[in-house]
Formats: sequence, C-alpha cells, structure tokens
Amino acid sequence: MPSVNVSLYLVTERSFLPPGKSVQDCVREAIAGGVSIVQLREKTATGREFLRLARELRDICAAANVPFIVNDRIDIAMAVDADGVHIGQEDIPLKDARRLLGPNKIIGVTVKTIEQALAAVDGGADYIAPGVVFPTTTKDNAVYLGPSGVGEIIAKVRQHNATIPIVTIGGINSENVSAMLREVEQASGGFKLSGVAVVSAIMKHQDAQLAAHALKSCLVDNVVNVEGTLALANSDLVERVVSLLQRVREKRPFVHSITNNVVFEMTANIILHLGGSPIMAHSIDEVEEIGNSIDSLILNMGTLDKFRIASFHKAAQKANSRNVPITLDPIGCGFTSLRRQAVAELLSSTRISIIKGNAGEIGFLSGSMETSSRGADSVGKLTDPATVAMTVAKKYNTTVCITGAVDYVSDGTRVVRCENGNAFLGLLTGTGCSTTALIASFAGVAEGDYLAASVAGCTVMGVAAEMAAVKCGAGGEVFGPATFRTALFDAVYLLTAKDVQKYARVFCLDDK
Ligand SMILES: Cc1ncc(COP(=O)(O)OP(=O)(O)O)c(N)n1
Ligand SMILES: Cc1ncsc1CCOP(=O)(O)O
Repeated sequence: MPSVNVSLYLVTERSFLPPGKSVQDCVREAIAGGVSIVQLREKTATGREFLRLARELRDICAAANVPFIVNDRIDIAMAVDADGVHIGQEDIPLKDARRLLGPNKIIGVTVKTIEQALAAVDGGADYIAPGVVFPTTTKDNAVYLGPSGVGEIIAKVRQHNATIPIVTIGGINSENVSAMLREVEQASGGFKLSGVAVVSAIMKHQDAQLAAHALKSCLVDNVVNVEGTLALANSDLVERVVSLLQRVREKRPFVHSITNNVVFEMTANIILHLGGSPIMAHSIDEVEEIGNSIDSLILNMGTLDKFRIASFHKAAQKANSRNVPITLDPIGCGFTSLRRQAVAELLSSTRISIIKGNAGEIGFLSGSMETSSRGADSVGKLTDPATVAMTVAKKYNTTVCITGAVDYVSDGTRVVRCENGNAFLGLLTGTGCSTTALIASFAGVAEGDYLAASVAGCTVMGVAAEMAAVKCGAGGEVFGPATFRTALFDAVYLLTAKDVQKYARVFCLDDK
C-alpha cells in the first residue's frame, strides 16, 4: 500500500451542513478546495442509509482520485469497495480489520497514547490519528492531548523508525491550524504532522471549497512531505513568479487593452494595482500609434463587433512587427459564428503569445466535444485539461492557459498546474479578464518566457483571492462578492514576494 495522502482529511457529519446543502455537494466542493482524503462518518444513519451514502461518496471521490474511507463499518466499506476504513480503540481490532479487508485497503487507527500508537504501527496500520488535539464539541467525551501530547506521540513513532503518515483531529480550524502545526513540530523535536483532519471547519461552512482552500493554504511548509503526501510547490517556478512580480513593479510595463465593455475599469485598475501602466483604447484610428510604445497587448473578445475585430488586427500587426507579446482572451469563441470566424482569422494571421481561456473556450480550440460555451461561461468538463492545454499550445505554437478551479498552463512542452484561488472568483464578473490582464502585464516583462508569465498571472490572482477570502467570516470585512472584490484588489496591490513564496501552489506535471 503506497503512503496515503492525509494532508487535508475531511470527516463528514451531515447534521452540520448549512440548510439546503447535501453532503455530496459539500464533498465535491471540499475536494475542489484541496481535500486529499474523505471519510464518511455517520453515527445516526441506518445501515441502508449509510450504504447508499457510502456508494455515492465513493463515486464522487473515485472521479477525483481521492481515497474514500468508511468510519467504523467494515461491512459497509467492503460492500461499496471503499479504499479503506478508520477504526478507533473501541472498534474491531486492527488485526481483524486487516484480515477482513486484505493488504490493499487503507486502515487508519485513532490513538490516544504512545503505546497505542506503537501498537498500531507494528500492527500494520496505514496511518495513525493521535488526538484529539483541541477540545471539540463534535465528538462526545473526547479527551484532548493538546499539541504537546500529539507531538510526543509523533516523536516516539518517528524514533521507532516509522514513516507512517500521522494526522491529528479535534477542534482544528483555519485560525488555529498554523500555530498548532508549529507547536506540534516543536513538541516532537522537529517532526512535522502529515496532515490535519476536520469536521466542522469544512462541513459547517457555506462554501466548502473556500473553507478547504483556507485550511490547505496553511499546510504548505507546515506539513511533512511524507512520500505521497502533499507535493511541494515547484520552487524554481515560484522564484520565477517572485522575480516577475519584482520586474513588473520596477519596470511598470505599458499594457494596451482592447477589451470588453464590462471590464474596462476593472482591467485598468488590476494592471495599475499590480504595478503596470494601463492604456484602454479600441478605436482603429489610434491603435497603431499606441502600438509604438506599448510593452504588451491584450485582445479580449468579450463584447465583440466588426469594429473591434478590425482594431484587433491593426493592433496585432503592429505588435507582431515590434515583437510585443499579445495575450488573447477568446471569450465565448465557440458560441456564435462571429466569434468562431474572428478567432480563426486572428489565429491564422497573427502571432499570439498567450491564449487564456476557460475550459469551454480552449476545449473549442482543441476540437473537443466535452465542453462548450454559453456566452462567456464554460459548460461541461475536460477529462484531461493538461493534455488539452498542451495540444492547443502545439497546434497554435503558443502558450495556453486554461483557467478554472485549478489552472493549467502549457507551452507545448511543459504543463504547469496552478492550484491557488477560491470560489469567490467564480461569483464576480471580470475576474477571468483580470487574470488575463495580470498575465499580459507579466508578459510585458517576461522576455519571451510566456509560460512563466501565465503561471505568474494565475498565481497572483489565486493567492490574492485566498488572502482576500481570509477576511470572510466572523469579525471579517468580506461578506460576499462585492466586498470580496475590494479585498481582492487590495490583496493584489499589497502582495509581497514572501506571500508568493509562502502560498503559491504551482506544480510542473513531469509525466506529460
Ligand atoms: C481521521 C480520524 N481521526 C480520528 C477519528 C475518530 O475515530 P474513533 O476514535 O473511532 O471515533 P469515532 O469516529 O468512531 O467517533 C476519526 N473518525 N477520523
Ligand atoms: C471524529 C472525531 N474524532 C475525534 S475528534 C472528532 C471530531 C472533530 O471534529 P471538529 O473538527 O469539528 O472538531
């Protein structure tokens, strides 16, 4: 059994769900937010109800390649072919569970003492869960060990030469998790936890994706990279993003946007807040002259008409003649014949440095039938976005960026997965166009490295969104999409190299 990724472990509790929300939706959102393993824990369900839920959650988890664990009930785990079970000290013993489930299923064991931890390790558990770390009202009579008690157990297990993943549980939320992880590490003499398990911090949240994201952001650097556990962000790429951020602020690239009517003001401001210098102009009578001095050009197809198309061509010709990077945002490019024709003509007559679109738009350019566009919105899902990004990049000899809950960037050779962001971005119109504007600003100083420019644009938007969303909740200043917008723009303006180094989650996919 390969080491199981327990970095962010969701344990369910249906009674905590906000009104109208299903456990299935919550689990889907939580996975999109970064949960690495899910446990169905239903203390009051009938056997049949438990079985039905287990089947449904197993399918959701399997589709996302996330292990699905059943709490206590080995019979139900076996009936639905779950990936494993979690058992406590009062449940069926580990030895019997293993005999029933065989060597290929995951068995996790709750441990409250050093003796129980070593017994579970020696008995062949796949992970152990010392706890509870903080008092919690979610489980009755849970005796809490505190970070120091959990740290002592980790120390003894690691001294015992065991690399088994160790996850703790109980009263953990996005506010106390970072300090807890540090305290545990200190108390264990330098050994980190492999992950954290939570119930209420995700289940009670209106937006489980946001809640999971907020927790996951705190885990990077604080959770051990046990084999198969939380992958480390690619440090070369992160440093490239940092240096591009510094260059934008030093050089103030002059970015010309021929964009749509909805995002005029937003685009100008995001470029300005990042550190660039925007010019918003679309008249055919001046785009060529403007092209004499710009560092980067944006062609955004949002509100398209024949005048804008003509301006695109004139501006693009000038940009190509000066080797100025062009970032194309082919909004709704498969939706109407005007858009289909415009994008085909642009791609055949001009050199485009970066195409940034959603799954519907890039899917259309790849010829995929999996997705489509409804106006500016994407419909459907790409089964393999990394390959689609690479295919379109090769086809048009460009860099392609597919934005979504996770962004994929490819220059036709490499593929990078950018994981930052949160659900609020989907609730605010213009955030996609703002990402395009960030990418184009970075392209203006990237000296031809458009893969890095695209990764930088997606990462800055994603990290800023996560930082803005932290202000959501009791005592915070973010109440919904409108206040989020203000916090997001401030976060872009205030973003530091340290923030990027701490929070960026960018991963090169070597196997592509
Ligand atoms: C990840 C994880 N850790 C601990 C527990 C608690 O399990 P247990 O001690 O068996 O208590 P119940 O869950 O049965 O109340 C868990 N479920 N998951
Ligand atoms: C299932 C379980 N086992 C030990 S504590 C606990 C519940 C933790 O819930 P919360 O994350 O809401 O404190």
